[in-house]
Amino acid sequence: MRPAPIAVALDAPDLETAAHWASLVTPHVSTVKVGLELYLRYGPEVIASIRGASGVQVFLDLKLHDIPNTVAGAAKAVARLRPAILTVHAGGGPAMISAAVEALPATQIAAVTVLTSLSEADLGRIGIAGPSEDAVRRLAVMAVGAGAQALVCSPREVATVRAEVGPDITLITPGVRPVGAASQDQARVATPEQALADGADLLVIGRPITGSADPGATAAGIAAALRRTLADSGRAL
Ligand SMILES: O=c1ccn([C@@H]2O[C@H](COP(=O)(O)O)[C@@H](O)[C@H]2O)c(=O)[nH]1
Repeated sequence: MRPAPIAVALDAPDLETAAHWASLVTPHVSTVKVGLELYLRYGPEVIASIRGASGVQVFLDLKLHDIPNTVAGAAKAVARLRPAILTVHAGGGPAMISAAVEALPATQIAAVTVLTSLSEADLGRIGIAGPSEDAVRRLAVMAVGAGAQALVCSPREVATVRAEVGPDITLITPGVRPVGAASQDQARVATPEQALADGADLLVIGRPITGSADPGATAAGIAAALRRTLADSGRAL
């Protein structure tokens, strides 16, 4: 059975915990995600440790956001880590996104549109014209035009983005919460089943899995629910 299109966010305080989570979930999921917490604590070598503990593809979520020359240099600096996916902020603009894409040809560059933790009110406070769906759509179109092969958006906007960018762009959705799970600091959320049905290719799920009593069983349960969703719509993993 193929693993489910889930990237488990390994936002752990230490490498042992992250590697343990990775070993529990990777029979069931396609991807593990290393973000700022682990990367800044342990440096680039954390990628090899996690890859060794998991054997699945590694998503490096550094959300680069700087001038094009600096982002190109940073992207080249992580090339030896061979991440399957690397994030940059779409808000860095088209030249910055193109610089990352050119610097790292063997990695999918995913442009983060509007962070899933931002509410409609937050968007106004930081001066982004909303509603969030419009802002996400604008940033998505710009990022794809600049060469991004993947986009990060919330599951609330994924259907709109899919309609806008077509089938060939990988759509990645954090802000995923199974029924009954707390939103925590996420503002724009939906269930895994809804995200997949609306067109997401890869669901980022962290605390609902890693904070559960049995991360392996929780990941397996969400993977089974996604398989049912796909079967109901005549698709398969
Ligand atoms: O817009 C974004 C972009 C990235 N993230 C990252 O996804 C995970 C979500 O973790 P949960 O525990 O499931 O909330 C986390 O690593 C974020 O850095 C995001 O949430 N939103």
